[in-house]
Amino acid sequence: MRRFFKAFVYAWNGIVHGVKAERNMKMHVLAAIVVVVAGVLTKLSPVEWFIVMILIGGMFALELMNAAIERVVDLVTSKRHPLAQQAKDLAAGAVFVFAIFSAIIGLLLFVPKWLNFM
Ligand SMILES: Nc1ncnc2c1ncn2[C@@H]1O[C@H](COP(=O)(O)OP(=O)(O)OP(=O)(O)O)[C@@H](O)[C@H]1O
Repeated sequence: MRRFFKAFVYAWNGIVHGVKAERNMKMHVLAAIVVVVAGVLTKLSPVEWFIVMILIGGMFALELMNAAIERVVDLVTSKRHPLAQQAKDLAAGAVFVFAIFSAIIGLLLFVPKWLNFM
């Protein structure tokens, strides 16, 4: 049981470190706050909130994984290597793909509601 709780502490430390050390994570926190405020003002339905939560959670999780991959690559080599470049660029690409689709889904969720308000 102690090991189980320790795992939570390590995971929490990882999240705190990620938010403190990664500029992109700070941007995601800011974006998440803006989206949640917009969601409250737009009166999203429960299903729409589930979608927003999956997108915000997925974005945070992917960004943390990207930061982890960057650190492992830097640990393995401080020299320039095509595989190091590919590993970092692939991880960054994964974040970018999720961000693009999140933005599209966000627009599809919010814009029709805002147009209805007008
Ligand atoms: N060891 C390396 N060998 C070859 N190319 C690398 C190496 N390290 C980084 N790069 C290239 O430089 C880019 C920037 O790397 P960097 O380590 O600064 O990460 P980053 O994506 O800028 O993340 P952050 O801004 O969070 O530090 C990588 O995406 C990769 O293309």
